[in-house]
Formats: sequence, C-alpha cells, structure tokens
Amino acid sequence: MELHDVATLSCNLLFPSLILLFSLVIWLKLVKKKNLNLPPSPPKLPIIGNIHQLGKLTHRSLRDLSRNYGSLLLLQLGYNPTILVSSADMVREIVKNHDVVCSDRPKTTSMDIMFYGCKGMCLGPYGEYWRRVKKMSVVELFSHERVQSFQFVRDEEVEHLVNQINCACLEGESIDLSEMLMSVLSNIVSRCVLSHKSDGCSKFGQLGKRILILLTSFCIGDMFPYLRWLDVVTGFIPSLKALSMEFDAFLDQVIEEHRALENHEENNHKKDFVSIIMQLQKDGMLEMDLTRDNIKAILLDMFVGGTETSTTTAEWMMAELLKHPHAMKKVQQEVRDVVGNKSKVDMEDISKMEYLKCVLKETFRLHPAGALVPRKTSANVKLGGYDIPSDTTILINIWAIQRDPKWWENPEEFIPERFEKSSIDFKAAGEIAENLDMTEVYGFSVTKKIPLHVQPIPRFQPALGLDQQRRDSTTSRRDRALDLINIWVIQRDPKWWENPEEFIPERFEKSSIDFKGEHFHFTPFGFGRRRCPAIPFGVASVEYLIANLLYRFDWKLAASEIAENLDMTEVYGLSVTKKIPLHVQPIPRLSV
Ligand code: HEM
Repeated sequence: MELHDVATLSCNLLFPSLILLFSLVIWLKLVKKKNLNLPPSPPKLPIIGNIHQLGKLTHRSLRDLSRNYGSLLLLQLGYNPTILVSSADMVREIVKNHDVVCSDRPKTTSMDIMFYGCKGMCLGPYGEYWRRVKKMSVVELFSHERVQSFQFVRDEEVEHLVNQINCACLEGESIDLSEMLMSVLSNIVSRCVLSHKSDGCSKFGQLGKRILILLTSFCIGDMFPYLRWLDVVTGFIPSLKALSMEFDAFLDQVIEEHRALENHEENNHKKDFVSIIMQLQKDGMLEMDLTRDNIKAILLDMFVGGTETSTTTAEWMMAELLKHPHAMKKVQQEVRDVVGNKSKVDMEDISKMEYLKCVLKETFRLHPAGALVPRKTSANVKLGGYDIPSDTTILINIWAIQRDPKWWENPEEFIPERFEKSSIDFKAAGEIAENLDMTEVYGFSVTKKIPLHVQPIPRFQPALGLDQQRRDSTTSRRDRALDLINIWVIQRDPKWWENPEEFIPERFEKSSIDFKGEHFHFTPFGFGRRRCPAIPFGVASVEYLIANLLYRFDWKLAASEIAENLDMTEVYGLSVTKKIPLHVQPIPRLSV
C-alpha cells in the first residue's frame, strides 16, 4: 500500500473512531451522573444551561433562584457545573465537616494570566504551599503589632484627604466622596504592601484600574472551553497578557528597589510587605522557598484583595449614614464625645466607639464586599445529603445569607442597633480557632504535631481557681495516654461522652452547656481555612478613616438630594459597589 493510501485510510478511520470515543465518554459520564444524588437544578437551556438566569445583579438573581428552588442548587454555567449555597446551615456543614475538601478556588483565564498561574495565596489550590503562605501572612503581615506599625501610613493618608476636603470646602464645592475614598484606601493598601501610592495619578494606580476592569470582563473560554480561541480573536487574551507584562515589569522594579535598600548600609526605611517577606526569606524563616513569581503573585493578591473590599465597605458605610440621619447623628455624637477636644481621632479612641462598630457590622451585613465567595471541591463530598463531585465550583451567596429572614429581623433595613449588646461577630466563623491543626504525634506521650504559634495579648492575671482545675483535668486526659489500658480511647468513648472528639471544658461544669452559636449567618470575611487573613488590617483602615471624617466634618447630600431618596443602586463586579458615586457637601467643624 502506498504511503498516501495509508494516510487516507488513517484519516477515514480516525474520524469514526473519534466519534465513537467521544460518545463513549459522554455515555460513561451520563451513567456516572445517573447514579449520583445531585442537588435540584432550576430549568436550563441547551448549551448555555443557566447562564441566562445570572442577570446583571448576579447576587440578587441567585438569591431569587434559591428562594424558588432551594438553598443548595446545581447550576450549569455553560460547561461548568456550579453548586450554589444560600443558607447558613449549609455553610456550617461545609466548615464543620468538609472544610478541607471545599477549600480550593476555581480558576479563571484572567486570574491565571494576571496572577502568575495563581501562584499567590488568594487563588492557589489548598495544599502545603498555600498553608505556609497563609500562616506567614497571618503571623507576619496581619498580626496586631504589624497592623499597628502601619499607623503612620493611615495617619498620613487620612490627613492628606482631610486637607483636600478642607480645600474643597473653601471653594464651597461638593465632592465626589466615592473617588476620594477609593484613592485614600488604595494608597493605604499599596503603601503597606510595596511602598508605592496607587491613586489615579500614579503608575500603579493606573495599572490597578485596568486590572479591575479585565478581571471582571466576560471571558467566553471560561464558560465554553472549546470556544477559547474567540478570546484571542476578540483581543481579550492579548490585552490580559500585555497588562500582565506591564505589571510584571513594575513589580520587578519594586523588588529591585527593595534589594538595593537591603544592601544599603544605613537601611532605616520603614518596613512594607515586600521587605518583610524578603527578610523572612533571607533569615530562612519561611519553611519554603519563595520564587520571585511567588512573591509577585502574593503582592498582587494583597493589592487586589485589599483595595476594592475596603473601598466598597467605606463607601457603603458613608452612604448608609447619609441615608439614615438618625444613625449619622448618633455615631457622630459618639465619636465626638470620645475624642473630646483633640484635633483628630487616635487609634486608641476607636476601641471605645461601640456604636461606630455596630454601624460597620451592619454595613458588612448589608453590603459584604465578597458577595459571592467562590470555592471548588478537591474530592467527592456529600453536602446536605446530596453528592457533590470533585472539581465542582461552589458559590456561596454571603449576600443572601446575611439578609435571610430566618436569622435577621427586618433583614433589608439598615439597623446598626441590632448589633448592640449582641455577641455576633464576623470573627466567629473562622479558620484560626475552629480549624487549628490538632494532628497528634504518638511518642512518649501523644503530643501536638504542629507547634502552637500564637499571639499573646497581655491581660490581668486571672485568679487560678476552678478554671485552672478544669483545664488541668482536660489536659491530663491526653497525657495519660501511655497507660496500657487505652485511656485515650476510653476517654473518647461516645458511651460516656457527648461529642467525645470536641474540646468542651463546660462538660465539667454543673450547669448545662451554654451554646453560644457560631454566626455562620454573618461571614463578611468568608469562613473556614480560606477566610480573609487581613481582618485587623481591613477593619483598622475603614474605622480610622470613617471616624476621622465623621469627627472633622458634618455631611450633607449635594443640593436637591433627599436622604430618603438617596440612590443605592448596586453594580455587580469584583465586589458589589454603588452605581452612582456619592456626591456630598462637607461642612468643616469650626471647633476642631
Ligand atoms: C473590608 C475589608 C475586607 C473584606 C470585607 C474582605 C473580604 C474577604 C473575603 C470574603 C474573602 C474570601 C474568603 C473565603 O473564601 O472564605 C477574602 C479573602 C482574602 N482577602 Fe480579604 N477582605 C478585606 C480586606 C482585605 C485586605 C486589606 C487584604 C490585604 C491587604 C485582604 C487579603 C485577602 C486575601 C489574601 C484573601 C485570600 C485568602 C485565602 O484564599 O486563603 N483582604 N477577603
């Protein structure tokens, strides 16, 4: 047979074989799926599935779907099966029983290109590398001391903003407060991360604006992988690559600047995240080797993760206060009473501002910056009695849960008072305490495998009493494990102990267990292992900024606007932001 004929024959055979193979794969998939008990799905269209039901305000459309079809749904978004979670009970089940399996993140094309193949922390898969970077960030970058050490940045940036507003007041102009909040908060984040400003005039600021646009643009290939080539033809992927190269050059320059300072004899510059990470790496304190790409991806994560979230929160907080003059008056009174005659608010004053904290919590509840938290399963898992296959995207509708009438009275209303005297806090549903690694090592006694890295906060010495005795009795249960009678097993025997695997000192008290609740209906910073590591940083920046604005100025809406009718229309993007910028008339307080 001629070579030509062989080629023709192979071609003739290839096509039918491919069809056969393809049909077999689809058939196998269908058979496999048939045996699974999948969550209910709303009706879907061929090819696009449920995409048409996402709407412009996706968080709201998804809430409506869950109201009609249930709090655990299977959506088909083009090619991607996606689980939609819309109840606090389901979040509790995830955190309590499947936190590790539900701790991956889905990747998108733009994230993959912009974030160095997701080599940072926000987007990387759950695993040893992610665990170490997260630990580094919690212990080294966002500890209480570190957040305090950046107070000089907050001071300078807020003072600069106050001066700008004062100038506008002299001219009698109204201001675009949204734009100003964006500038000041992105400057705070980017100066702490890499000592560069990122407001509209700076190079980093310009790059930052472009990245936000591209990250929220629709990418055809993410929904329909076989049409990925269209993203090249439309210019989407080339623009991503071009921007990524510009960012890369900028971050390289930042790292070189820090290297130069590092080698400088009189190096007394203030520390930022870049220099902290480089120092830890140099001192061999990181338990891993970070490549330059790793460092750049982490820096970008911090910048993108920190800017939009803080800005959105501050903007909604001011908007809600302007819309509710009673709350505005109450919070201003509190701020002014606490600060007295000083020229500005100090960080220490803020801990005394209880109502301000309630206003912030109520803002987080109604306007969580991460309205839909994305996760991905790394193995098959059973959720709410349904089978969720491995590699499935999970979207948790935090926005809907935080407005669920099951948990919140008048859920659509802005009522900061609901948090007064309540123990509900966004810190409760967290990884750190809940998922602290308790792996044991069997040796002379059963010891804790991972050393306990903690942040001591000095307090008055508590009297040693019953509490101490109770603690002793619980620890000794573990230490006696070497006795030949397996006390370890006996002391965890469900016949004798309720929830035998849990650490509950109260079981030794006479009174019954006081179950405090874990607030899975209030998780503006996410939950479980992947929870936001920067809560102290984000909260300190927003509280300090807003407290100063409330102290230094009175606020009126721009002419002809009535508080009641203030437009609160949302835009769904990286976060849910305010569509119409906040135009206001600041009035300086003469007595300050
Ligand atoms: C008001 C401010 C903020 C809010 C509301 C917020 C909210 C969130 C949310 C909802 C998540 C997802 C958590 C999950 O999957 O369960 C997250 C993750 C993250 N945030 Fe924040 N955040 C804020 C400020 C910041 C700041 C200032 C930074 C950095 C400077 C930051 C860095 C990160 C990082 C690195 C992650 C990824 C954590 C991981 O995947 O393990 N955030 N944040």
